[in-house]
Amino acid sequence: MTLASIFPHPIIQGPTAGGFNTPAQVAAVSNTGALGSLACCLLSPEAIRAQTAQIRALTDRPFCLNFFAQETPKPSAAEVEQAKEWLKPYWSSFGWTELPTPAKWCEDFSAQFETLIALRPAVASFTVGILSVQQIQRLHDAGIFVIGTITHVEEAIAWESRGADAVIASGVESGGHRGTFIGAQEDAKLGVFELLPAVIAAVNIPVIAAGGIMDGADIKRALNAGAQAVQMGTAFLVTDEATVNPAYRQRLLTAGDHPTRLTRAFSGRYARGLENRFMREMAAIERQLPPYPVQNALTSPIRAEAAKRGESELMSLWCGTGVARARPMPAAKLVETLLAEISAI
Ligand SMILES: Cc1cc2nc3c(=O)[nH]c(=O)nc-3n(C[C@H](O)[C@H](O)[C@H](O)COP(=O)(O)O)c2cc1C
Repeated sequence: MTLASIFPHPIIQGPTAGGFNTPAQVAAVSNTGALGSLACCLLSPEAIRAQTAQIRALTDRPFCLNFFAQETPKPSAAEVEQAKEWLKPYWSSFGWTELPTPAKWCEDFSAQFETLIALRPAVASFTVGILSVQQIQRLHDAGIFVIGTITHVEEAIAWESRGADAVIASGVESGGHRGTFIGAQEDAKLGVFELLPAVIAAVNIPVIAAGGIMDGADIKRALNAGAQAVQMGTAFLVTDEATVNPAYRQRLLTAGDHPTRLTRAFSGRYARGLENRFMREMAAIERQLPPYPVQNALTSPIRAEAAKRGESELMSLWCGTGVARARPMPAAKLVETLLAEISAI
């Protein structure tokens, strides 16, 4: 099955976890003939069902549900205590006497997976891990088109050999978490226009380009390089339907030449965002922090409080290297603008 037979316009609105990516945004994008995707990694099965129902009330076009294909970790008590101690300067600056420890580190992926099968969206995409042959077969039996996210060639071959229908080649420019699941995250450094030809040469399934793609010229370049579509996260993060905290949105819209950087400090997995004080101060110890999602869950109350106070220096300001070119407008208008730019070239 080709991507164009599912969604005619070669544009995927990238899933953006953290509550930014709304059912209204997904439906608005899918209604244009591009593909909207909903980030489900932080959602309970009930929330996934509720948000999918909201999308279905707004569109009858195909859309994508997206997940972190992850194991639930079991950190030791000592590891958690050490991590809380490292974070003490931040939580104690709010006047707190203790950093709240969450009831669970993350949503259970196997429960999310069963919910996905029952909901049968046209498309499902995955990152930070890989599914088994049996899981991919179950998705196919449910009529779901399966897309894996990769950061280097070996991962693309792994997804293809297990039966995936397409891969997203995520260049180092990409905002948010690196999807690396084979080898060290630090080693997956290729930019999208280096990664793309290498992946296209290695697999026989459609390849979708992601990372720093912000306008029609970028899309055209990716299509000319052999991509069948692009996935854009940062560009859609500033659309009207995304629910981004005002302080974060302000930083995105005034990013200018402020650098983005990959950091483990917020979540325990490398992710790209605008550099700020928290990243700088934690840089020296970031390799010692517990892995995702433990560190992510521990910093979550700090980031939520910082967001409440509008303190963007302590918030995770996830975005890709193209952030200075992000244009605020309704999501459907962005798709229309991108299509006009592509056809004007
Ligand atoms: C705030 C934010 C959250 C993201 N969350 C997810 C996610 O939950 N799942 C996923 O597969 N990709 C996620 N991504 C990656 C995007 O879907 C997309 O692949 C990436 O943003 C493309 O690079 P760009 O930011 O340069 O456009 C996220 C990106 C950002 C900026």
